[in-house]
Amino acid sequence: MLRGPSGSGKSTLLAAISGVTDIPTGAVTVASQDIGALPVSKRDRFRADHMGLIFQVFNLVPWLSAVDNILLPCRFSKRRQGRIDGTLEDEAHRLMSSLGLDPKTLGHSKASALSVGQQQRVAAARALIGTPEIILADEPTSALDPEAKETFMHMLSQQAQSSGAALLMVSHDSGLDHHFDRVINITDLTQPGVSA
Ligand SMILES: Nc1ncnc2c1ncn2[C@@H]1O[C@H](COP(=O)(O)OP(=O)(O)OP(=O)(O)O)[C@@H](O)[C@H]1O
Repeated sequence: MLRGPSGSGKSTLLAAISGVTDIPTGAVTVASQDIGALPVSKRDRFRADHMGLIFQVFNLVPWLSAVDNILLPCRFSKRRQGRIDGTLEDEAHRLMSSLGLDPKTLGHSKASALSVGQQQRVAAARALIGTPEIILADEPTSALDPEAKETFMHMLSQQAQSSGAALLMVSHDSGLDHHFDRVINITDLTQPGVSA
């Protein structure tokens, strides 16, 4: 869990880790790969292969169904597609069920017809599909009520754990600390001699 005051650079750090933002100095290494050393197209491929992303808003393609949204990473990454046993649709359904969504009633619903809580769970399933090594989540619970937050975090952390993914999440909410092995304040990272 990554914490820090507003404007302290948390989202920017996630963008640097995912390779969306270039950093002028230093290096970001993810799964033994120096992200900055890759040309942009290879960086996009690396992100699709190894990272699942969940954002606060604008998570889903509104006109696609829940299942088609979940399967998007498999279109961009043969590696993630290849890590799925059985059919892609079955795996999307399995993830929906384990995140508390009924695939029979909601699988074909357009993303825009789902509630915010349902959309966040579809976004989590999309991040998890094909077992990427790292899940990056930027304030994914900010639009949820306290009970929905707790349920969402419980399911997300359980699924990340069972797929062997590392979960790095930005949140202001100290009530979610117990879901994480480590809580890091970004302001501590800027102190000399501190590493994460
Ligand atoms: N290492 C850095 N050096 C210089 N500027 C930075 C650095 N990191 C972030 N910034 C700038 O600081 C501003 C705020 O950064 P960012 O949005 O990442 O903060 P945040 O902690 O996610 O804020 P919030 O909690 O309000 O979403 C941005 O304009 C960003 O470009």
